Amino acid sequence: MDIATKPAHAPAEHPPVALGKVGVLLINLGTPEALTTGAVRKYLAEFLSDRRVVDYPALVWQPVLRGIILNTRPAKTKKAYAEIWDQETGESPLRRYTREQAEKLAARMPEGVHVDWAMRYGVPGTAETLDRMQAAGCDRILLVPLYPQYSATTTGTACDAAYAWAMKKPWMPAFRTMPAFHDDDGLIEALADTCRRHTDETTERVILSFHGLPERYFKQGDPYHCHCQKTARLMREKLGWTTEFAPLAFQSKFGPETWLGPSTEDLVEEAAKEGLKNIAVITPGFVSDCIETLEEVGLGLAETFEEHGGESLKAIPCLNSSDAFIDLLERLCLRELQGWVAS
Ligand SMILES: C=CC1=C(C)c2cc3[nH]c(cc4nc(cc5[nH]c(cc1n2)c(C)c5CCC(=O)O)C(CCC(=O)O)=C4C)c(C)c3C=C
Ligand SMILES: [Fe+2]
Ligand SMILES: [Fe+2]
Repeated sequence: MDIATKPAHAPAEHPPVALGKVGVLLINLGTPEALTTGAVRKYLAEFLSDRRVVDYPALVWQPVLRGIILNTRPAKTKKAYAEIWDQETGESPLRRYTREQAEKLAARMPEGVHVDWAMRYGVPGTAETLDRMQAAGCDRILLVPLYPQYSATTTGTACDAAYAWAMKKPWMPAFRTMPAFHDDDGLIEALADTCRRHTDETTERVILSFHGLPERYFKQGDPYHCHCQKTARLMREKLGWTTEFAPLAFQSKFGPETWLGPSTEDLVEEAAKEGLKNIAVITPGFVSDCIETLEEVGLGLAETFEEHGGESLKAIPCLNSSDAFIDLLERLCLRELQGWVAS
């Protein structure tokens, strides 16, 4: 709702202003707008043109992206989305869970705090959502990129999009940004609880699988690798699990560079070749189920495991819009909103 009003005592030509509200903006990665190859191409073009994600010089990268990748990958990716598209709501799972998280968080925030959600790539876009929040009177906004572990390729670029929007505004709101929450005890407990509920005495190994990154980014100072290691260590400590029982791995390799390792796919194959029959994979870097967890792990790696002699690979669900995750979001947001809302 637009609450713009003309300030009292202002001259007649003074523009209307909307002020006085605090906003919380949840931002996730992005997703195609529809289940079509064209929508997937549009989303991938925006995503893979982000220099925080692929940092090659545009002169070298854009011809490869536009000439090869965007002509081959969208059809394959669309097929993968078709396997996991949410039939109930007609959205991608990532979009559905992000929306539900915002709706549930809104019900927990103090009166007058405006909660909204956006995607870094695709729709609803970050700029259009910030426009709406500003029109609703938000002059202080907490940005909450939905990634427990910081990476320039995810958290960094989500904030970039907000700052880029602000650069064009004559009067930008005050921003705060949610710090990484990879070692927050509430996150670790919620993940441990999910692990307990989805494993039993027949589970022979649980792979802690995080989205990968080019190793070069880590060497350049991106702390993501260290954050993943810490989340994994704290989960093992909480669960009393060894590194052998719960090894860390990285999935979703893209392109020819060396990525962080070991690769989840290699560990799944090795587990089957060792003769293990029942394993599980948890993805603690994703707060919402998406193509990477449901299709790549839940379908693709489950098949790989069986092909090499395993029987069952269980993909443990992400926290999604569970009470445990909303409790965590509520606590983190109230902590970061101190001084902006009455505590
Ligand atoms: C160089 C390429 C990529 C980097 C770096 C990267 C980092 C990164 N990504 C996520 C989370 C997600 N990625 C998702 C999809 C996805 N990621 C890449 C490439 C890189 N990601 C591609 C090409 C795709 C598209 C899918 C495909 O074509 O196979 C998603 C899923 C979105 C959805 O709608 O389901 C998420 C989530 C993290 C956390 C991360 C770095 C830490
Ligand atoms: Fe990715
Ligand atoms: Fe993938």
